[in-house]
Amino acid sequence: MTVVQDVPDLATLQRRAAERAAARAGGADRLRGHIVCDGLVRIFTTEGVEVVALQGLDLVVDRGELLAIVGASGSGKSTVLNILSGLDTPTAGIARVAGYDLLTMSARKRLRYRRHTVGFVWQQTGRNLLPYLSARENVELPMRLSRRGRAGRRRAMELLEMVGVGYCADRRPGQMSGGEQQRCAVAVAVANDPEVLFADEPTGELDEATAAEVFAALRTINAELGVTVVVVTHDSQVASQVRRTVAIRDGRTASEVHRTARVGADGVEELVTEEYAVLDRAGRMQLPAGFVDALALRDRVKLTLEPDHVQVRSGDEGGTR
Ligand SMILES: Nc1ncnc2c1ncn2[C@@H]1O[C@H](COP(=O)(O)OP(=O)(O)OP(=O)(O)O)[C@@H](O)[C@H]1O
Repeated sequence: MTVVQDVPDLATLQRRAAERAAARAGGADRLRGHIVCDGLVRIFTTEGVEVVALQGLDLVVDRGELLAIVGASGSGKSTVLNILSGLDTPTAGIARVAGYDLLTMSARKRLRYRRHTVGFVWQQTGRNLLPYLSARENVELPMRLSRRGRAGRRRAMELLEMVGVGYCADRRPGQMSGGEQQRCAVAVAVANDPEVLFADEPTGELDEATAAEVFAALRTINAELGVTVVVVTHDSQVASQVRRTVAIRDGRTASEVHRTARVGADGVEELVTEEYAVLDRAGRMQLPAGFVDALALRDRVKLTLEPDHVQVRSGDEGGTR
């Protein structure tokens, strides 16, 4: 069964998320840099072979943002998420979430961080919920562990309603569809009121329509609770579901897509999509693959500094482009 809700548009949800996040943080001026990665490096060593999974990744996410990280398989998405959620430790660089320094924090602090500061939704539905508990009991469990008692029961129902699966409260995961289970998992992940919610391919096992419902649940949670949400996915179509999408290529931030609400000449509000390349501190950037292909750019390019922009031309002397 699918519950059709009267869902506010993306721009309204963005505004609401920013207001709630500002209320949580104690002022709009405290929204900046809830998550900061600067020159983040992660090198794995297996049997003497080194794999550089992240090679100087830069990323800033403001409090109350809903951000998607996209990239091909092996680009380093899960590695970033594992570091940010406190499951893995970076080799070098800066990684800070909600004031916690993820490189230097003690084991005790890490445990507290994982229990109270961040929530997590995994791709495999079976990993998010206990099969022998009902949806409501699953949401209640983390609150019971932090001794919330009756208030916890009420909040569990509120959260299930918020993500649109209130009608599943008494069902066990086996009696729910994959999409319903993932929406329930979102409710479980925010039960203890974390500051940040991380989701690793939360819609990886779902069809397009069901995936859109799970994204709607993430947007609602972001807007209503002011929680910062970071979703990792290989699905680049996700850009239409969120305000900002960051693309990772070879362990580095390659480009960003922003969707912003603007009032057009006719007075009607519209969402405008813009793509940006990311410039690192050394001035390096990656041209989007589509641009490189369109002009058959290779080996070296000719740069010309103009008063308000930089021109990039083929370095091929005989080339006319
Ligand atoms: N524990 C590990 N030991 C050795 N190499 C690893 C380890 N974890 C990841 N890697 C390597 O690091 C690189 C990035 O992996 P990561 O899992 O972060 O990519 P991903 O973008 O999440 O890919 P996918 O979408 O397939 O999950 C890959 O080359 C991978 O083989």
